[in-house]
Amino acid sequence: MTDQALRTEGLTKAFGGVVALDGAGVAFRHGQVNALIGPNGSGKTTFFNCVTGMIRADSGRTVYRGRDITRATPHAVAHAGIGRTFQLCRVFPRMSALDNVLAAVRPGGVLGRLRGARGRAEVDRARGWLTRLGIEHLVDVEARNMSWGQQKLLELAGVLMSDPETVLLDEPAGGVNPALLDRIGGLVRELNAEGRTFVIVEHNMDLVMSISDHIVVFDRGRPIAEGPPSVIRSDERVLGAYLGV
Ligand SMILES: Nc1ncnc2c1ncn2[C@@H]1O[C@H](COP(=O)(O)OP(=O)(O)OP(=O)(O)O)[C@@H](O)[C@H]1O
Repeated sequence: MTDQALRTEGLTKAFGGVVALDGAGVAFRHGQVNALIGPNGSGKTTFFNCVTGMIRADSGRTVYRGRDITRATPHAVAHAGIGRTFQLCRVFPRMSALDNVLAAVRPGGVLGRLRGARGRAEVDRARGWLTRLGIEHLVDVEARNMSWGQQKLLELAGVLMSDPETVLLDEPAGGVNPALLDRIGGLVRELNAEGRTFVIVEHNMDLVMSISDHIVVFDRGRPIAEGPPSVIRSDERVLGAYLGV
């Protein structure tokens, strides 16, 4: 039995009249690949935004590894061990892959001084992640000249520089070609085997079903089902709400 990594209780967030999260209570276990799925607009990204302190929930609680992070800033959430990527991936388009990865750990440096300000060990670590993610050949290429999938891998390399214990991925497969998709799936499983917990928001059901240990299904701002892929595949509420059958 693995222990709890991330838990929310009664998380609620409305934007004007739109209730994005409606008392969402979710628990993700440490050491697992978790997926959060659901129809468009069901509150998945808002959930990530609340959990990571990017927006403040109207009510409810978020607990990470036993610690209340409900009101923590994004910086404090990252410091607590949670890293995240974004649906519309966030990289600096005019910076090289290496500088992007370095900037992810210490943002704010002037581009020209960036590399000079870093220790050799940090540069080696950045190169190491680029290699691990299979984009070392792009080390000096500006992000804007990379494919969408390569930019996603670059963003992930930046997130991994902080050595997060838990990684939230927002649509890692969105717009990515099938070859890179396989690599992303394989990487998630590898990084998980090394001890990292994942929570993945994803619409690509083949990927979700092949890499997840546990799936939570959202509908209208709250979970309607959860379980392993074998259970979720045949859950009637899921088929009705999400798969439209
Ligand atoms: N900043 C915002 N201002 C107003 N409404 C918002 C805002 N962010 C999200 N919403 C609304 O909240 C609801 C949930 O959106 P959210 O992006 O969390 O859903 P999602 O499940 O991530 O959707 P998708 O799968 O399409 O990314 C939607 O109705 C959306 O329009």
